[in-house]
Amino acid sequence: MDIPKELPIIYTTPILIPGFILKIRLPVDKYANILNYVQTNHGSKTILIGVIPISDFDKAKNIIGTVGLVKSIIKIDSVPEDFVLIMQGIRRFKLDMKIHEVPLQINKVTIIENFQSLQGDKKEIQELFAEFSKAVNEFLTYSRQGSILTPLAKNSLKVALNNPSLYKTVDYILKMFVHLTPSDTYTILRATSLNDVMKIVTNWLKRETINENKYSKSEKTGLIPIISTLPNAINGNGSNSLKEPISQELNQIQITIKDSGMPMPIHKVIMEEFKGLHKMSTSNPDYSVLKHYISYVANLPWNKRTKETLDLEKAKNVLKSNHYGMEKVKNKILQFIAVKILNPDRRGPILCFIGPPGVGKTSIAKAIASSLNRTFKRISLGGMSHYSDIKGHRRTYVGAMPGCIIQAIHQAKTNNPIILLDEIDKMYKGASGDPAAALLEVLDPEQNSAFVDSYINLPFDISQVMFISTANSADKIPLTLRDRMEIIYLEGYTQEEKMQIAEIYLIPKILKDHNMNELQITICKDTIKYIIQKYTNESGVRELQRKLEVICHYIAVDIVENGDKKLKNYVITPELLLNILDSELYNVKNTLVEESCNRIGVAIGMAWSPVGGMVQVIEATKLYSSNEKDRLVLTGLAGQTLKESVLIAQHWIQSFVKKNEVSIQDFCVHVHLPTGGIKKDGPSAGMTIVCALISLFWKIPLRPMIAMTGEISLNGHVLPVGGVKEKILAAHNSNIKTVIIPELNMKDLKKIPNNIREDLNIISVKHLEEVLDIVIPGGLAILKNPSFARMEICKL
Ligand SMILES: Nc1ncnc2c1ncn2[C@@H]1O[C@H](COP(=O)(O)OP(=O)(O)OP(=O)(O)O)[C@@H](O)[C@H]1O
Repeated sequence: MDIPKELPIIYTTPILIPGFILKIRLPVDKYANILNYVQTNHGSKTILIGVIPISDFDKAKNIIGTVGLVKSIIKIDSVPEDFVLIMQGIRRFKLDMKIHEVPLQINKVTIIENFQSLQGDKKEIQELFAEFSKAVNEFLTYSRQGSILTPLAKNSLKVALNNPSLYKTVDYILKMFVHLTPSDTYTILRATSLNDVMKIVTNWLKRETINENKYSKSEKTGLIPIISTLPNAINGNGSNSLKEPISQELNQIQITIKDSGMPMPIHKVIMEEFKGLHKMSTSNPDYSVLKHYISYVANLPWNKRTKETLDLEKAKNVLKSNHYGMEKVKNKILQFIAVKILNPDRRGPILCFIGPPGVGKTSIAKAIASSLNRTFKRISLGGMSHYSDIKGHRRTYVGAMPGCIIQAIHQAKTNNPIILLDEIDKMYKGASGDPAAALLEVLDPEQNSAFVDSYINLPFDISQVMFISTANSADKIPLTLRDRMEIIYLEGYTQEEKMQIAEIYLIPKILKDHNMNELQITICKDTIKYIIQKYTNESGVRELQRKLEVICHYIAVDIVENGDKKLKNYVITPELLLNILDSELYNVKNTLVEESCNRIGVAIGMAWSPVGGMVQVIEATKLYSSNEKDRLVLTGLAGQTLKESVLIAQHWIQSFVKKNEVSIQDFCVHVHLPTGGIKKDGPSAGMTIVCALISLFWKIPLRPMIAMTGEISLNGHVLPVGGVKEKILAAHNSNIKTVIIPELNMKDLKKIPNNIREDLNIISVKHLEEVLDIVIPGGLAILKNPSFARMEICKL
């Protein structure tokens, strides 16, 4: 906006600030000419008036003001002696020579340029800004308890703190500090450099923090005064002096409180407790409880923060040197760092790693902490069933303790650690409240800047903590919690990946842990492969790691006994393994699969569980029983969905039989899923059940070494299922040659390494008839042949 060099001038008590709208009430008799001027020009042109706040009775000294744009004029009938101008502050100006006083005072004015930046050398600027930031931070923390700043102003202050360039204009600062006293505002209006403004605002913040403290002190009588006067007060020199001399123990607590950096209101509460403790007899049973409480609170890291390293290159290297693969997680962290560099104020996502055991969920979280140079704390949520496990117990309970979040922060000794919420899917709702509900509060960015633990019973800011959670299965995480987190699925490793992990990461780490080196032990590739195939049955690498450790333990005894630590190189071959490890463990699965070949009523399925993929044999047999309840028997710890799959399979077979007009013989069936001690559920066994039943009814063994997975519908359509990668890896491990999967799962094949895909014959299907055509020797035509005399079927 063009501002003329000459302006009508008014002197007012309220201070108009650039960027703000102000109502100025003026007496008609004194400002009749202004009223006339505004009324005449209102609506026809832009009316600008120089508004000078009166800070001194001597008008000549009042020379700085703000150019005001008249927005409207109000005359109130009930108060005819006054009128109101609504004005918007535009720019600061300095009053120059008076041109005339009648009918209006018109002066020449010089517009004051907005301050562009702080002045002085780098060190001076840094110090100024550091002092300012400290004052703002203290004020912000304090003002949470009933600030004189509006939430909007507080927010701007936070943003501005992290973005010094925003201080380019004095207008901006003035906009934020609308609650300055008139004299403060006027001082700022007259400042000649941004440095002055910052100094004034810094002092104002400090003063205001103290003032508010005094204000609440007068409300609550008997409180100990502010920190600086505390020692005097306690030692009997101050106005609130305690009569008794202070013991050394209490003196130490008092020092801890003083150094704790806790916000003022909390400090006051704790000092009140401290005063109570001081008065209490040490033989009082409550004495040690209260003393523990006060020390605990005083030792919390109220303002202790670890300096975070935001360095993309370093983070890349740390993550790479700790873990193989896991690209999704690594990229997420690099993105987080990049975003933080651009906007330090922005909070990162709450990550949740979901995957089978031993795939590196916990250890990658640790690596993330070291890549960011943050302290790492792990909370195991498995088995937690109380609200108070997370939020703590009220101090009134015997043996009360803070919840696990505050405990972790207390141990971390910093208020911005990375906290790993391990096994978030293993909490359950107990009789005394749902821990998931408490976690909701912890993970809610709106609430966690004032998290109240029941034991501490004071707000603690956990908004700087970075939470990462892990789970084996997404289904068990309550939806509301899941909604707060960004989920990253970690899949199981292939044999080749496991070998790489063992060679590059596990073996060097284990050797280092045992103070050995690669010259002493050589574990051949074949040996690693042998361990993976014969001694482990897992998606992750934990069991593999344990077996490798056992090898080291074995060699350690030899080294110590023979004292030839440096001389010998132990070469571990597969043959040697039989001496070191127990007999091979995992032949059972292959035996089951191999035995299922050429048996009537048996089909091989592929299943998924939170611990990974596996091959699941399904057996069906005829029951010669006249008892109605034996019409369908299902065993093997099958869940509801699995039971329904069996019914769907039966019904589809019945309609298939009817459609093809083949004869039916009535009998009952028993379907069993071996490894009966493990619970099984889910719809993906539908296809396998149909094949097992068809094999039973038609008395034809299925083609050997074919494994399958797929949900079925009543009209025989094959529907997609989950966990395809894990299932196929498990099938491959069990020497399966052909795998049948739903066509809609073909997209999952890109996750499977080429060598495995090449090893297997992977067939996609859309309908059960296609499946039967593959698994039945002779194909579907055999089943549809009405003269196929051996056919029998269960009457439903
Ligand atoms: N990709 C990988 N690269 C290197 N080491 C790995 C990798 N994945 C797992 N490990 C190692 O395997 C071991 C087990 O990993 P970790 O404890 O992190 O598994 P987890 O997924 O958290 O398991 P759980 O679900 O049982 O808690 C660790 O020693 C870890 O270093």
